[in-house]
Amino acid sequence: MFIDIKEINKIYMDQDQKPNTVLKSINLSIRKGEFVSILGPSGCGKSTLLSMIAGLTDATSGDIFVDSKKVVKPGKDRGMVFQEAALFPWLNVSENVMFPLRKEMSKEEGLERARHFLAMVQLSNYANLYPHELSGGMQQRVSIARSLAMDPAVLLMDEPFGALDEQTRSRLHGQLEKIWTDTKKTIVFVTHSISESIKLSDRIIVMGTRPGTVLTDIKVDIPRPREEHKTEMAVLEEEIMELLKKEIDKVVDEELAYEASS
Ligand SMILES: Nc1ncnc2c1ncn2[C@@H]1O[C@H](COP(=O)(O)OP(=O)(O)OP(=O)(O)O)[C@@H](O)[C@H]1O
Repeated sequence: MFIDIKEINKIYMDQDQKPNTVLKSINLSIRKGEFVSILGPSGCGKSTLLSMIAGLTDATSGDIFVDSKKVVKPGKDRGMVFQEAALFPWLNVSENVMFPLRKEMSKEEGLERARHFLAMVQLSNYANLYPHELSGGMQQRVSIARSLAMDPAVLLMDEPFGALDEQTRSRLHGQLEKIWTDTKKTIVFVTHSISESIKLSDRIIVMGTRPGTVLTDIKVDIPRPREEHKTEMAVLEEEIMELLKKEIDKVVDEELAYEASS
């Protein structure tokens, strides 16, 4: 498999210096070119897992392999997009996209590459503007273009549209799907939105919490464009909602029991 996650465990120390098992025995395999969402309630360890694939966080035990190479640190084969675009305010749009490439190619080549990827996210006309002159959705598209410009095999996206309004989010879903089809990247997409995961993914990894485990691995067989199959989407949404409700109830019950005993 292209991404292999093997027996990953992660223990953090909590504020009382007690061990907190955040991820327990996570095993996952992702095919090249697959669009996989990781869905789960807040705190189940989605971002921690993504950050481990990126090489930004170490596992307590277990290994992750990308294209048969063990992940030990961040690499150019894995691009990351966060919820906040984190652009450099003193650089214009093109310069932001070119920034990670500055040591690898001439300015002209960098500009050409920026132009190509800005066209892909439909921002060709905004290349000379500065981040503060863009909307949140546009900033996020610049951040996607910046990741794509490095030509990573894997795009790791941590709630990339979480801070955007519903309409912008919906438009960006369409753009992301097109980018994925055109570039054939492998995408691992973290979200807590059930509908977003159904709309975009080939597979949805539903995580449970305390500790974070894989509850189910759902293959989404609904044909694309998914908007044309609203009934099937609603049925799957209901099914996943039921699964997650149990997880959320579990956390609330635990918290109430803790409150009552203290
Ligand atoms: N650096 C850290 N030190 C200690 N605990 C941490 C650290 N990072 C995350 N945690 C804890 O690990 C758990 C999982 O966090 P994580 O951010 O991975 O979850 P998540 O599913 O992405 O949540 P959300 O959807 O709210 O972003 C949480 O309980 C969090 O408090």
